[in-house]
This record gives sequence, structure tokens and C-alpha cells, in this order.
Amino acid sequence: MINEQKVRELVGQLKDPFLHKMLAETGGITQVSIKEEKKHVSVKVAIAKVNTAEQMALQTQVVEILKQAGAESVGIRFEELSKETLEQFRGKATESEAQDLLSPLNDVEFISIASGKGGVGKSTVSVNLAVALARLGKKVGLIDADIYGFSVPDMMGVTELPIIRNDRIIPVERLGVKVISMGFFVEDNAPVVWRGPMLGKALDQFFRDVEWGDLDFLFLDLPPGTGDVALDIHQMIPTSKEIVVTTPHPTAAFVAARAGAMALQTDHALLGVIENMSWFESKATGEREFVFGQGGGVKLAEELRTELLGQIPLGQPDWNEEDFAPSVYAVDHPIGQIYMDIAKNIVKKTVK
Ligand SMILES: Nc1ncnc2c1ncn2[C@@H]1O[C@H](COP(=O)(O)OP(=O)(O)OP(=O)(O)O)[C@@H](O)[C@H]1O
Repeated sequence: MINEQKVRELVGQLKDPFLHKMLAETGGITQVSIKEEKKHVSVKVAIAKVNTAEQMALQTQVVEILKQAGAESVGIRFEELSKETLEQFRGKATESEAQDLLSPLNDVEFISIASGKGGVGKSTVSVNLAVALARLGKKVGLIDADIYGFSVPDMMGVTELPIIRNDRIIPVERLGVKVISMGFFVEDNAPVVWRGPMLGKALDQFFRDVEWGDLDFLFLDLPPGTGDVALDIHQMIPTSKEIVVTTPHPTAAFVAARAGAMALQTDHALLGVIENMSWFESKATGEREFVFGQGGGVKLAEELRTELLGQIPLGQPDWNEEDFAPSVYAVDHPIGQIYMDIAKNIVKKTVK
């Protein structure tokens, strides 16, 4: 039976990745709560530096150790240790440990894109939002963590593979966005059965071993659905702001609500809802046809107590040969404009 004492004992043995001291020693476990009937454990952990690759590695360890001890799901929030505690320990830090504190993913805004089921346009939205933020002059990265699909490289017209320099993976840059995909690391783009530890290792690499450089936003295209893989990934990625994509049919919104609930349960914040395939507009008459129903986005946003960030109609991107990215809408395309509006709202909502 897992209880608070057990949680403190187990997590307390793990080390603050910067101070290299056990969390029990640094006073790094600041809160523990357990929902007995659901076996959901929430822990608040204080470490020297938050939103880093090191935090992400520690997060994976905490989830693993608590799951082994019988927790069914784990929620983790990170905060920074107080100045006094830091000074007390940092005085003893070596030069290389001080280097850790300059970890390049500090202060990056992680934005994950989720959906209740496949095929609703989650990858299309991820790609176009990332490009729209780059068009606004932001420094943007995109991780294709949809392990069932690997669709991002094709959608953006990426044909090359990342190169490795000094043991670091250099992401492929396309339309101002630095891209890394699970698909780059499997043969022939074949689907893979990713098991927990392997998946964790692959994701960990994307944060730790990729030379992201200086980023404002790092997007994560998550696998669709609310099954085990989606849950694992939610637990393995750093704390992020999440966008849930749905189609307008009310039953689609119902499934998407579960994705939103999963985000909250795993301690990610909701940034809002995007409704995709909202209508088809006739070029000749301007009349709108609600091919996939109506109202799903509004309903979902209400249910999740968040904002409807935008509605995206059906429409094909117009691309030209030189800049071939099949799923990216041009900046002057009406749908490209909608993505720009959503991107501006994201900037406002995240103060980046
Ligand atoms: N607004 C839209 N208008 C027209 N086609 C769209 C629109 N949004 C997405 N599509 C198309 O729908 C298909 C599914 O989109 P996408 O792959 O982005 O969905 P997904 O939710 O990421 O699916 P999965 O998670 O299963 O990979 C793609 O062929 C995409 O080009």
C-alpha cells in the first residue's frame, strides 16, 4: 500500500540533479498527496533549476519509482528551491555542476498538442502553430512525439535527416522551425512498439542530446488518445501548457475532454482548445457548410473551463514548388491567418 511516508522515502532517495544531493537532504519534497481510490499520487518537488532537461530526467525517475511502488498515475509539479537553501548547497558545487545551471532549455515554454483520437488534425495544428510562431519572429522547436504517426517531417516537407556533431543531435530546420521526429530514428519509418523504458529514453534524448540552441517555444505533437502510451508520455515530458484539438462534432468533443482531463491529472496546464475542420466555405458563394457538425469546440472549452483559441475550417494549403511543405498554409492564406491569430494569442497568454 502506498502512503505518504513511502512516497517521501522513495522520492527522497533521488538526487537534485544540480546540487547532487538527495531530495530528502535538500528538503526537496514540499508536498505529497494521495488519492487512495484512484491510486493517484501527486508530489511537489523543489530543485535548483526548473524547466530543464535535468528536471525531465528526474520526473521520469519519480514516475518510475512510484509506479513500481503501486501508484497508478503520478502527477508532479516542480518549483525552485528558496534562495537560502540554494546558497547553502551551491557554495559546494563544482564548476561542471554550475555549468548544468546554464542548461539551454531553461525558460523554454513547452506547448503540447493532444487529441482524444487520431485523425482530427493534431499534427497539422502542431506544424502550423509552430510555423506561425516562427513567422512572428519567435525561436521555435517541434518534437514529433506521435509515436504512431511520425507525420511531421512529411507535412513540413523535411527530406533530410538530422546530423550528429560532437555527440549532439542537430535538429533539421524547416520554415524557421527546428524539428525532431521519432521517425528520424527508425528504419523505413516503420511503426515501432515502444515500451516504457525505451520510450522514456528516446524522449529524454530529445531534450538532453538535441542541440536546440536558444528557444522561446518547444512544441510537442503527442500521440492521440488517452491510452497507456499517451499517459506515459504525459508523465515523461516536462510540465507544459497543453492545447487539445477536436473536430466540431459533440461526440468528438466528449472524447477530447478525456484528453484534457489526462493533461490536468498529470499536472500540465491547459492553454485552450482548437476546433479543426469546423466548416467548409464555398469559394463561389461564401456559404458555410458544417460538414462535421457544430458546437464541439465551444462545448469542450466550457467543459475544460478553458478558452476556445480558434476554429479552423476545411481547406487545402496552396504551396509552391520552391517551398514545398504540403501541410503548411501560407501566411496570406485565410487559414494561415487564423493560425497567426492563434499564435499571437499564445504569445499573449504565455508572456514570451
Ligand atoms: N483543416 C483541414 N482541412 C483539410 N484537411 C485537413 C485539415 N486538418 C487536417 N487535415 C487533413 O486531415 C488528415 C489528418 O490530419 P493529421 O494527420 O494532422 O491528424 P492527427 O490528428 O495528427 O492524426 P494522427 O494523430 O492519427 O496522426 C491529414 O491528411 C490532414 O492533411
